[in-house]
Amino acid sequence: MPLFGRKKNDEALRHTPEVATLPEPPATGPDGLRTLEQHRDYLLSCVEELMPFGQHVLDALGLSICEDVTSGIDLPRFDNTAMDGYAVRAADVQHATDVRPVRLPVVGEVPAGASAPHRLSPGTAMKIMTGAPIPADADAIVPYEATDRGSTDVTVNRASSPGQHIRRQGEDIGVGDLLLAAGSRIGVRDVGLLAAVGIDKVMVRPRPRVVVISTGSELVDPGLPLDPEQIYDSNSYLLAAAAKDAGAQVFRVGHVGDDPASLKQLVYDQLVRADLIITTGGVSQGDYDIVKAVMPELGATDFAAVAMQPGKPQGFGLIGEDRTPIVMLPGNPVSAFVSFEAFVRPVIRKLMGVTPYVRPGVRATAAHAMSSIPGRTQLARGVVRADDTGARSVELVGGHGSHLLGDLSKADALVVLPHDTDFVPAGTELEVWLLDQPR
Ligand SMILES: Nc1nc2c(c(=O)[nH]1)N[C@H]1C(S)=C(S)[C@@H](COP(=O)(O)OP(=O)(O)OC[C@H]3O[C@@H](n4cnc5c(N)ncnc54)[C@H](O)[C@@H]3O)O[C@H]1N2
Ligand code: MOO
Repeated sequence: MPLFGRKKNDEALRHTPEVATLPEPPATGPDGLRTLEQHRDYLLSCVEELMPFGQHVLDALGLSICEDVTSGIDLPRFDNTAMDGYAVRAADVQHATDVRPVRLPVVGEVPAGASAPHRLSPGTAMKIMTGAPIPADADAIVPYEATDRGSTDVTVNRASSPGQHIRRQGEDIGVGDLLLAAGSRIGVRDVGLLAAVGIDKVMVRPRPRVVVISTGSELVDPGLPLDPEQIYDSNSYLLAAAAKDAGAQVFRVGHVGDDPASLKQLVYDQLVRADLIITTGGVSQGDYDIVKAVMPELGATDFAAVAMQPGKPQGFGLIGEDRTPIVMLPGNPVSAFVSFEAFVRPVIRKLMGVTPYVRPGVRATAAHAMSSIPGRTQLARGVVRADDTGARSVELVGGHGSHLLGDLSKADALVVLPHDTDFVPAGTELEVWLLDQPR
């Protein structure tokens, strides 16, 4: 199997460059279309998880760990005090009260980070600070608040029982305990735990380096003035944000005009830093749809019509010497976004080794009747609401047009209107993809 991404390992170096080929694409139906699921599974079958490497724990946040991590130490590491106060033998102060306080000589002091100067003899106390190790033969801590805070002698006016305010060695984590299982994703609290047991590096799959390029001579970067026939390049921003949100390290290259030689050179130049390239535009039937024309010169490509709306025209390829995956999305902004959710997010998750690759949808009831295009899976934009019982309902936002970026921004879900229907009555249970979930 090919190794994608950071492939400069021994195995990759032993390979002589080959002419890239793609696995057999899925068969199309009588309408010449393949289904969304077929196309997604095909792309997933063409990419592999990136090679793991040792990463500093803080940089590993959100990444998938490739080893079982066990603890080499106990937490707490040693018996220590939970309170500032005095280490005592509980028996010496078991009858102490306000009326009958107990007076003990203070025979030493243990700050955090130091150990007790000697064992604790009966009838004595040692000053001790939170986190400091318990002196040998002490078995309770009297907090300052139960004393007169004396320095040479201390008056204890509250009884203590054995073990009071002592945090026991290993009561949280023991040597050999499994902290993180291979395959899990490192969260904020995991970073703290790894640091607490002294682990500074872990083997993780890296963030894929994703290069985003938009195509079209009508495009202008935001912030610059527009000629009457020009529009702003929203797609490279939208897709760069989506890829970042999915966990990638993103290089937004911006836009290139409809000139085949410039596009080819630009994509070629980007291969050196890409685990995945995303382009938008130029995959349909137009006279200037150059992506479709140029990419086959750089590797093996597959251009397909997928039975979905929006997002029908789709392209995929393995290009350059390293057979870097490239996903070529349609140019309409909503089509580009929906295609990202359907195909690119799962690919990025696979490169990162984060499962499930395909985020599960949830169920919601149609709040009103919805029309749909038979023979195509429609991914309509919707807003989902949950009632007091947690039951979800969904209503559509705006129309079906794949240029309606304003409506996309108002939506918080994609509503799956099934392939085999042209009408969904109110009350029908539908699958929705929630867009603003923590990843
Ligand atoms: N004769 C046909 N025409 C079209 C078909 C078809 O089947 N037959 N399919 C339509 C569908 S569906 C889609 S989706 C688009 C896809 O076209 P392309 O991928 O070739 O995209 P472009 O033509 O370059 O652009 C389409 C549209 O989107 C705007 N656009 C493009 N890039 C950006 C960007 N970075 N930021 C903002 N907007 C962008 C572009 O100006 C066009 O309006 O093809 C249909 N046509
Ligand atoms: O497939 Mo296009 O993406 O319908 O607008």
